[in-house]
Amino acid sequence: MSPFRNRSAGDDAPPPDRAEAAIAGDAMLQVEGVQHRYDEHAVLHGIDLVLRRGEFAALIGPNGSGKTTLLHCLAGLQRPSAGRVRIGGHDLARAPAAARGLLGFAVDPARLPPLLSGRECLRLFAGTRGLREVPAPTLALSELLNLGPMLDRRVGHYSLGTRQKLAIALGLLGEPPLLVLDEPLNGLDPLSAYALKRHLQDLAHGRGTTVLLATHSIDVAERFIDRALLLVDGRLRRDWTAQELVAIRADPQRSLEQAMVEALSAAGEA
Ligand SMILES: Nc1ncnc2c1ncn2[C@@H]1O[C@H](COP(=O)(O)OP(=O)(O)OP(=O)(O)O)[C@@H](O)[C@H]1O
Repeated sequence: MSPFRNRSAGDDAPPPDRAEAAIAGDAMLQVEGVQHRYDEHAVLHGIDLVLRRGEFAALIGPNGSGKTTLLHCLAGLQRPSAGRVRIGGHDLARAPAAARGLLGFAVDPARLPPLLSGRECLRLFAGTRGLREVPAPTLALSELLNLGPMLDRRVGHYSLGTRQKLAIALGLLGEPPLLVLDEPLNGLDPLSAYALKRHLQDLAHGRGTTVLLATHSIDVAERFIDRALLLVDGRLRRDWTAQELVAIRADPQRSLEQAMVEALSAAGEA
């Protein structure tokens, strides 16, 4: 059973006013005015974003635009220089345990412990989620990604793609209602990548999981998601809604890739 089922959103958050409550009702992620700087280098310049339950969104943008930094701010790995992040109504700065308890974040595969086996990592992580065993959906996902045969080997002997699969299985363990994934398709073979894309889509549309995925894979953005967010130089420059994406997909003369290039050149001229 998921550890998240019986949590009520916002139980430690200040009482919201009516307008806020209307948004908070199905808002899983709320980002308000988030800024971030590394020393003197300002990277995020005031990000505002709401993701609702069941939305599958891609964060796209040029190298160095701040995607990873933003995801780290959402996961609590970086503290924003300004602004606020709320997950399921819980303020990440004021109620970090409650907020992060609703979040699944796939760690950098390079940071996985090399001396443990994949199964030991899954067991350890299940423990941190308050689970006595590795949940059946996690083992099913491992099989889907063809990770199962590798689970009893040491992580230090894994290929890059196999580490990536383990990081994803760990991030999704316990069926958290919000998933934040940074380039999860990196290093995955085509069959595993397709299986993961379908799996994320099923989680979003079948279980109401909110998924935010940073990617350079225009294929994901073109075919699988409900929303595309374009980050350029630390600012969200374009937000394509589900309706806009449906219209782009239906028109053989248009593509998200072309729309992205146009938005990038408009941002360059602004
Ligand atoms: N730890 C750090 N210290 C200083 N500067 C950093 C650090 N991490 C990232 N940066 C800088 O912040 C900016 C944004 O980097 P970030 O990794 O967030 O971009 P990105 O959009 O994820 O890039 P990519 O698509 O190449 O992965 C870059 O200019 C980068 O050099």
